[in-house]
Formats: sequence, C-alpha cells, structure tokens
Amino acid sequence: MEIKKVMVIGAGQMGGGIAQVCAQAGFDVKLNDIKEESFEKGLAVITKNLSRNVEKGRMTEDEKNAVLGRITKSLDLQDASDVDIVIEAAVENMDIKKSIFKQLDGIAPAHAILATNTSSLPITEIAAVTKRPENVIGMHYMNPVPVMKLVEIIRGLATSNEVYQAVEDMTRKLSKTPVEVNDFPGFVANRVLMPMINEAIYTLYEGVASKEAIDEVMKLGMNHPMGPLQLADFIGLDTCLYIMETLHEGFGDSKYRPCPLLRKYVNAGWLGKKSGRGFYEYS
Ligand SMILES: CC(=O)CC(=O)SCCNC(=O)CCNC(=O)[C@H](O)C(C)(C)COP(=O)(O)OP(=O)(O)OC[C@H]1O[C@@H](n2cnc3c(N)ncnc32)[C@H](O)[C@@H]1OP(=O)(O)O
Ligand SMILES: NC(=O)C1=CN([C@@H]2O[C@H](COP(=O)(O)OP(=O)(O)OC[C@H]3O[C@@H](n4cnc5c(N)ncnc54)[C@H](OP(=O)(O)O)[C@@H]3O)[C@@H](O)[C@H]2O)C=CC1
Repeated sequence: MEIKKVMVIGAGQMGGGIAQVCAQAGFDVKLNDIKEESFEKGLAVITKNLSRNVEKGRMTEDEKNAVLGRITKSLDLQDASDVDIVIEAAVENMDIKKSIFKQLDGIAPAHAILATNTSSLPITEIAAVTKRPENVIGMHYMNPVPVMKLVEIIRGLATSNEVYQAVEDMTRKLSKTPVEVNDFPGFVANRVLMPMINEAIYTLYEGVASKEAIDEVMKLGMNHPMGPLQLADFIGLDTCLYIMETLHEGFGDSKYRPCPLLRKYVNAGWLGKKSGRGFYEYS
C-alpha cells in the first residue's frame, strides 16, 4: 500500500506539526480545520518553523516554498475523497473523534487508512464507528512534532498487518522512529507521563513546593528538558485533563483521579501556553 496523498484534520499545535513534517518528506498534504482562522494560524506557525530552517542554513528559500506548496487548505471533510491516509488531530474528545471518523468513512476511498493522533482514547472504539476497522490505527506523534523522534503506533483490535506496515513505513519516511504498542488507555507514553504530571500538580496543590521549585527539582534532579508543570502548559491543560479522565475511566482506578487544581484551571480557561496562561503566564 503506497501512501502519497495525506489529509491532516485539525490545524492546532499537533496537526500543524504533522502537516509540516509530511510536506517536508514530500507528501501532498491537505490541512483541514473547521475555521479558516485556525487553518491560517496553523500555516503561520509552519511558515515560521520553515523560515527558521532557512535562516539556519538547513533549507533553501526554494525548498521552503516547495514544502509550503505541498500544503493546501481544506475546510470541508469532503476533501478526503482522494487521499490515501487521513491523520486526525482534532481536539481530544471521543464524541468529536467518532463523528469525524463516521463522516470520513463515507467520504475517503475504500483503500484509505484512517489514523488518529489521539493521546489516550481507545483506537478500537473509534474504529467501531466505521465499516473499515481494519484500516483504523493510532499514529501518536509527540510535541513539538518537528523535533521529537517518536511516533507511537497503536493497533486497534481489528487493525490489519498491511495497514500497520504502511503506517510504520510512512513514519520512517518522516525520519521518525515507530514504536508499536497495544490499545489500552493512554497507550505507553501517556500512561507513564501523565500520572507524573498529575502528581506534580498535586504537589503544588498540597503546598509541598512552589511551581518553580517543582519544575527545578525535575529539571536539575532528573535531567528532564522541561519541568512537569511547564510541560503540562506546553501540552495544553485541557489535553492533560482529558488524558487523566480517560485513564481514570478506562482503568477504574482512583490512582488516576485528575487533580482538582488541574480541573479548576481548565474551567477557568487557563489552558497553558496556547491560551496565554496556565501554571505560568505567556505573552
Ligand atoms: C501529550 C502527548 O500525547 C504526548 C506528548 O507529546 S508529551 C510531550 C513530549 N514532549 C516533550 O516532553 C518535550 C520536552 N521538551 C523538550 O524536549 C525541549 O524543551 C524542546 C525540544 C521543546 C525545546 O528545546 P530547548 O533546547 O529547550 O529549546 P530550543 O533551543 O529553543 O530548541 C531546541 C530545538 O527545537 C526547536 N523547537 C523548539 N520548539 C519548537 C516548536 N514548538 N516547533 C518546532 N521546533 C521547535 C528549536 O528550533 C531548536 O532547533 P535547533 O536546535 O535545530 O535550532
Ligand atoms: N498537545 C500535545 O502535546 C499532544 C496532543 N495530542 C493529541 O492531538 C490532538 C490535537 O491536540 P492539539 O493539537 O494539542 O490541540 P489544539 O487545541 O492545539 O488543536 C486542535 C485543533 O483542532 C481543531 N478542531 C476541533 N474540532 C475539529 C473538527 N471537528 N474538525 C477539524 N478540526 C477541529 C481546533 O480548531 P478550533 O481551535 O477552531 O476549535 C484546533 O485547531 C488531540 O487528540 C491531542 O490529544 C497528541 C500528542 C501530543
């Protein structure tokens, strides 16, 4: 199965990054969002990232323009009618993802792979709303996508070997490293990472230390590139909360209960870096 044409759904921090790395690897990419404004915002970030590559001498102006030329705007899911793979990176909400996959199933060609960048939601449940569960798979990129090497590839219960292989081959073409995991809430990355972030939030909530001190301990003591609260802001506090809820509900174990402070911040609209305020403030 050869993949040439790609559609990415959601032009946010992840969708924009996925579109960028696909276009850089030579794939034709349709970048879809519900709002034109969100598409433009996503494209502006991609342009800025590519311009930085030009400034650093890693790419010529012509190469940058060629990459941008491979990305086209889409505001309509009907544009999936001629693609080989769709990579969905809309918001982390099961109802929204199910609605998108149901529609895509009626639009995308029969051979097309329907992949999701979900950070935690069960692939098998998303696949079940389609008539092609064998073509549905998790393709979980890490943030920031242009920098991070890992793609966690998650097989749903019915995912075919051929589809798994095609997604693994595509991952290598993007110069990233695939790691295969099975379909359990949070997969591996967020099963391990997110309880640590949630515990750091509890540590702040219970007054054990200041936010700066908690981040400093983990950066200097464990050599993490970012402290857990800074990382939570970077990921998006809404996404962190959705992931904790998925773990809590999926395993039914109280050890995954989201910290009330995390919920409070999300309810306040403090979503982290993307909204200008989370544990820290951003200008
Ligand atoms: C929630 C999920 O489902 C899964 C997840 O993604 S969890 C999150 C996983 N990601 C992480 O844990 C990231 C942790 N943080 C880091 O690795 C680093 O802090 C970082 C790579 C983000 C920044 O690195 P840094 O050394 O502090 O900063 P900086 O020197 O500015 O950047 C390093 C490089 O990354 C690039 N970069 C940084 N942020 C970027 C972004 N948002 N987009 C594109 N490129 C970026 C910079 O241009 C720079 O490139 P060069 O060295 O080639 O010039
Ligand atoms: N943040 C992270 O570190 C990581 C996130 N993920 C996953 O990637 C996905 C996206 O996260 P992220 O990029 O951070 O989120 P963002 O909030 O940055 O982006 C989501 C984008 O999807 C758009 N969108 C919402 N609903 C639809 C829809 N029905 N159709 C098309 N576009 C839609 C939003 O538009 P608008 O703004 O107009 O509502 C927004 O542009 C989530 O599933 C998340 O769990 C995976 C790995 C890491």
